[in-house]
Amino acid sequence: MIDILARRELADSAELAAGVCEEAQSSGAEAPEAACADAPPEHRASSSSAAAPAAAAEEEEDEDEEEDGQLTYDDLARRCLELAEISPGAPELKAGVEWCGRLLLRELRRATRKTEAQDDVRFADGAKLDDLLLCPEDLDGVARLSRHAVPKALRLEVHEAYREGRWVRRRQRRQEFRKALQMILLAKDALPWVLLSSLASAASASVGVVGLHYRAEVLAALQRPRRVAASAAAAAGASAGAAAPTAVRTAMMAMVLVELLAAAARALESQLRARSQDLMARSIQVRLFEALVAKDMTWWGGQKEPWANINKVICLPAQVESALAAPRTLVNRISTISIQFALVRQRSSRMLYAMLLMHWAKFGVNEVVSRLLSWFQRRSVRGLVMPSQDKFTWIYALSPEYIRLYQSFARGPNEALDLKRYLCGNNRQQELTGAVSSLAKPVMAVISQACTVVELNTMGSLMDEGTLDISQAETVMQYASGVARDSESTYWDITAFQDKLSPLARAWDFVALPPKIVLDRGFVPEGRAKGHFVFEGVHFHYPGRRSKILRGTSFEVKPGQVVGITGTTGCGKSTCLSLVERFFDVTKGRILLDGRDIREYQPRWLRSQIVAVSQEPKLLPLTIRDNLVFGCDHDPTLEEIEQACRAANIWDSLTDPQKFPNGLETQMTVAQNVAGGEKQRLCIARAILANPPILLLDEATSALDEVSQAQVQEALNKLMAGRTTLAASSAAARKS
Ligand SMILES: Nc1ncnc2c1ncn2[C@@H]1O[C@H](COP(=O)(O)OP(=O)(O)OP(=O)(O)O)[C@@H](O)[C@H]1O
Repeated sequence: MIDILARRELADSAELAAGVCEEAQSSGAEAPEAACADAPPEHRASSSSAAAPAAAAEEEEDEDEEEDGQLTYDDLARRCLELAEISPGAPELKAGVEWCGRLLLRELRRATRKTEAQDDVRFADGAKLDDLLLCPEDLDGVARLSRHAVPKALRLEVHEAYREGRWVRRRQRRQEFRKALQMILLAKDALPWVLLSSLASAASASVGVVGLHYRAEVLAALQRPRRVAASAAAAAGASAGAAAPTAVRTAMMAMVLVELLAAAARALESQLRARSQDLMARSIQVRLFEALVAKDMTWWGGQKEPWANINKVICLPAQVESALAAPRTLVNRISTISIQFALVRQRSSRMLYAMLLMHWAKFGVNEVVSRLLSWFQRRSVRGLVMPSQDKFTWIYALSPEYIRLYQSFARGPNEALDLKRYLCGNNRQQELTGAVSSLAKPVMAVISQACTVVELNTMGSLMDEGTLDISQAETVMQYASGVARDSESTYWDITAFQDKLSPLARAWDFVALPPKIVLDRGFVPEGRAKGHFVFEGVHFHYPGRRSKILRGTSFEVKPGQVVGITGTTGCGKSTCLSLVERFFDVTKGRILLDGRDIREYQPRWLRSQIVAVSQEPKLLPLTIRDNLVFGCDHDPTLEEIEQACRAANIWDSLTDPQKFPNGLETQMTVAQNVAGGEKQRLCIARAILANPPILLLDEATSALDEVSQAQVQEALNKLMAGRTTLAASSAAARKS
């Protein structure tokens, strides 16, 4: 028996008719209670008059929220540039350019505020702000091509917002070190190993450097007797075959000993390093995974590429390794530089300083040239309409999913043109930037050659003075350029250190930013929920959207009742069920369960009391058994599984070897031709095994043919027995 008793609550986009369908329980056949028939009048009142100022306040609050489908600076600038290409100076462009400025100002301010507040993961890494910080220059290009200037006051405001944004980003970069450190500190059990491996690394680097010194000593010892013998032979005319002095042997022994020690230290260090990295990466990976799994639906709704999150977890060990390697490399480099520095200074400090000066001068000039280059490149592509992939249709033309669509609409030639436009747009930018960089190459080559000439000249003048012979001069030059090269690499290492820490700092953002709905915080009652729901003047709109889905919806569901929510497509039926599970929180009003606001309960407990069966059966690519026991808090026996499957009318299908060759142990991916109705009944069996007191059915039978509907309905009837059930269905609305 379906009894539509609901009121109509107008939402922005559609209307929700919350039809309360009461059905006598399969055996009990109780009459519908009056309390269920209508909501208290005060709740209805609140949905109209009292809601108005609050709604206005909410709208104001959301004024700065990003809204899907809202016009962005990027879109408008693109449109203006397209128009400017066809008709430069068109009068419409004046307003277009001004609006570009306003949109950019709004987006810059919002991104700056959110990046600074660090409470929104979409902005926390600063990437969005970084993109926007490139736009003011771009805005000038739009204005130039459109032949209309941005109003002066607005330009000043954009400039101010740009400066503020840059300042926030600079400050945020400084905080990355702290965040990465906090992330590393999460892996407390790995820290002693990290300390040990760092000590071993420092020891191995020091021994390595000492080895360098002894190698130089051996060379010096080898050269000394030859020189002495050669001068003696020249003086006395005697043979130069003097016996190897003991100093050479001693130096050689010392060198071998030190090399052996260095090898042992390196072996120990690599073992300790592997262990410490393994432990640290694992703990951090697990923490990141836990944080991501616990994120709320608002956060997940903002994720454009879910696979990117899996990659974040998987790539973390490499990022930890790279971050931990950075200080170690730095220590090693500093030790090497010091010893080379000392060795060269012993021979010729002039050579050393000349090399250092030259190297750094070359480096400085290269830096200036490359900065100029990127400035020229930016200028050369300013105002270029860059193709963005989402504006083209050829992208999908070769995917098997859409190929029939493309062929049936004979889109081949159009898509070829589309691709040509895209390639032209892309090539234009590459041509311009390529032309600028090809100009810079000869400049760099001239600088490098000039430095080589000065180096050789210094070496020549040292030899002329008789300070060094050719082989000594060459060795000293090698060491000196080693010092210069290593000191430059150290500079780059220090600059790159920040980038190496960034992924860890980002991971910290994910871990540290608490979800809006914290899963394990709140009241946990003893025993199971009774299932008494009351919707009291519930208002709701999705985060980032302005259109209200629910406006003061009120109804009551007594324990054990079956209540149907009906209405047109998109009116908010599924949303009501999401609110019950607390995937989102109501924006106003409240939902009570057994007399308490559901926000007071621990969400983990609340969700353990509820099972939802939706229109689209959700089964994992695991075995049938694993899918069936997915929601159980204990390991059910085979008899229990069989009972649940029989109640869900799926047991006979499971024993069909054609479909499920290994019965319960069949992998879902291997099961052949499993119909939608069968999958739905597997979900029902899963719900029966989980045995929750509350059931949410979201169009559970609407995607099925009549035969399957009857089978699934029979299974549902058994599942609903004794449970409070909220069932969303637009079919009931259509029938009524
Ligand atoms: N996660 C979400 N974020 C933003 N908007 C959403 C989200 N989910 C649903 N909506 C929007 O909310 C409105 C109500 O959606 P809902 O799924 O609750 O409607 P419904 O009545 O269950 O429709 P149907 O009968 O088609 O399932 C729709 O306009 C939908 O586009």
